[in-house]
Amino acid sequence: MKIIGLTGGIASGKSTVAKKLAQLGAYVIDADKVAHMIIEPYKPAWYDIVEEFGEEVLNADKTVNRERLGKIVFNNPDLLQKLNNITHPRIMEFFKEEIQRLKAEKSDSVIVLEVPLLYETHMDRICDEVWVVWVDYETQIERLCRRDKISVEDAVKRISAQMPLDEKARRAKVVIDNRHSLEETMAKTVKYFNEIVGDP
Ligand SMILES: CC(C)(COP(=O)(O)OP(=O)(O)OC[C@H]1O[C@@H](n2cnc3c(N)ncnc32)[C@H](O)[C@@H]1O)[C@@H](O)C(=O)NCCC(=O)NCCS
Ligand SMILES: Nc1ncnc2c1ncn2[C@@H]1O[C@H](COP(=O)(O)OP(=O)(O)OP(=O)(O)O)[C@@H](O)[C@H]1O
Repeated sequence: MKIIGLTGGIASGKSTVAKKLAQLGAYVIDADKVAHMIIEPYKPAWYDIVEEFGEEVLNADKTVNRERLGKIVFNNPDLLQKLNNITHPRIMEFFKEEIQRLKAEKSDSVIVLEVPLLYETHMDRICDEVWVVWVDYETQIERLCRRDKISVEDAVKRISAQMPLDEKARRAKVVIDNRHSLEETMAKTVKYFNEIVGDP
């Protein structure tokens, strides 16, 4: 069983690469989905969020209004830290349990941990190797604004909440340059996947 940590910057293309890796047979665990799951109504992190941020961050059905919470935390580093303190230990716990479960099953698949904050949360330490999906700053801003329909100013704030993407690329074993066409990125992904599968 090999564990790849797949990271990058916001909107650099992690999910795009992860989707391809899943098609190739990898078992992908997406930290964003885990983060959404652990804050479902009446779970421990949900109570902590309501206590810290108040009922104003809830929708009528009691789910967390992530858009509203995002606006609050990405405009205030102290509040972002508070949200991280609530969510990160629980996300980490989920990942560790999943990995234990897969190890016990003696799964021989490649496990991909898709984690935007892999280095920031030191989850790289539980990976056999780290892949970074990289784009230049201008492309990142442009794709983020287009995908999330946000202003350049908000995109800059979100990008600034993470370790610089160039620094992540410097630390990684594999860097997938996603500046060009999807076809090129898919071809690179297949190449690196075949290398890791062929590698005993
Ligand atoms: C702030 C929240 C409510 C915004 O929700 P929303 O649905 O709008 O965004 P989503 O969760 O899909 O995240 C989109 C991207 O934002 C970036 N991002 C998310 N959380 C953080 C964070 N704490 N710090 C820096 N960047 C972040 C990531 O690149 C992520 O891929 C949500 O992201 C959240 O609960 N974040 C805290 C948990 C976390 O750190 N998640 C990232 C996985 S480790
Ligand atoms: N090579 C590419 N060419 C053009 N558009 C792309 C390319 N790769 C990804 N995109 C688009 O850029 C946006 C960001 O990609 P994606 O959602 O995969 O990023 P991400 O790193 O998973 O983001 P997040 O950190 O927010 O989860 C998406 O709208 C996606 O369709």
